[in-house]
Amino acid sequence: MRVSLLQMAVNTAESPESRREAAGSLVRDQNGADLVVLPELWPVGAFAFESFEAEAEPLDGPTGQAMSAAARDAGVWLHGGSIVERTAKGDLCNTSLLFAPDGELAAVYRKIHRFGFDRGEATLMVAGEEIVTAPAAGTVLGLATCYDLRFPEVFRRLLDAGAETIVLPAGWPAARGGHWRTLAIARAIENQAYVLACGTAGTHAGVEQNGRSLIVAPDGEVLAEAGPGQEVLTAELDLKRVAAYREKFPVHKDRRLF
Ligand SMILES: NC(=O)CCC(=O)C(=O)O
Repeated sequence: MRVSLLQMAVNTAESPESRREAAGSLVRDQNGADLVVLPELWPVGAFAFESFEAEAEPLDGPTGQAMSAAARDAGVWLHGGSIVERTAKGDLCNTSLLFAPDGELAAVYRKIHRFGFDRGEATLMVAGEEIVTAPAAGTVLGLATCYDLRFPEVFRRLLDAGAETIVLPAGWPAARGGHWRTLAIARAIENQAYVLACGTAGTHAGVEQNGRSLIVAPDGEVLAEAGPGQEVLTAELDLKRVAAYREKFPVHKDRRLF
């Protein structure tokens, strides 16, 4: 399976409409990829809290429609990163959208752990409550978002639900780049799963983004790693490697639930 992680720069001086066009064009460029991944909240900026309300949209809003069309045009599975979703109840959620190659919406994941403690996402958004996996591109994807990376129990639930490849869009700050790398590799090793961690580049709302997206194999080998700027990170994944490694080194058989 060929994967492309689109580590976009988020510059809040640029309009969301212009970023949607740029993202659509990057997706359409990924000819021959099986799965394409965008980062967290790229239409708005993960730290541009003051824009969340104004830029909130339903699942079939401007970003959903643009990503559906881009997936269809490119003929790829597209994890469209996340949007500020305005739900039917009027709440805001940090919501990831997965599109099939025919443009159909195949899965929706609402971020379970909201970042910000007593401000930002944590106060403006409602937490998701559902673990989400989806068969796609010959693997089973497990969906998680950014700050979720710090909560291993989410990934263990994804493993138990059958995930083989974990997709993690993020808007991770450069200030904690060391945590990003260590935790992404740890989640791959402990769950013996591929981890596709796609961050943003650039600086927005005064927060320098880490970039440095990662593609990690089930044994923790880093297959590809981006730099700090805008970049497309690609790798060829051998999907048999997950089952083969789980069989060769069957640590999950020794799990004790107490
Ligand atoms: N957007 C986020 O979830 C940021 C998470 C973060 O900064 C951290 O975990 O550190």
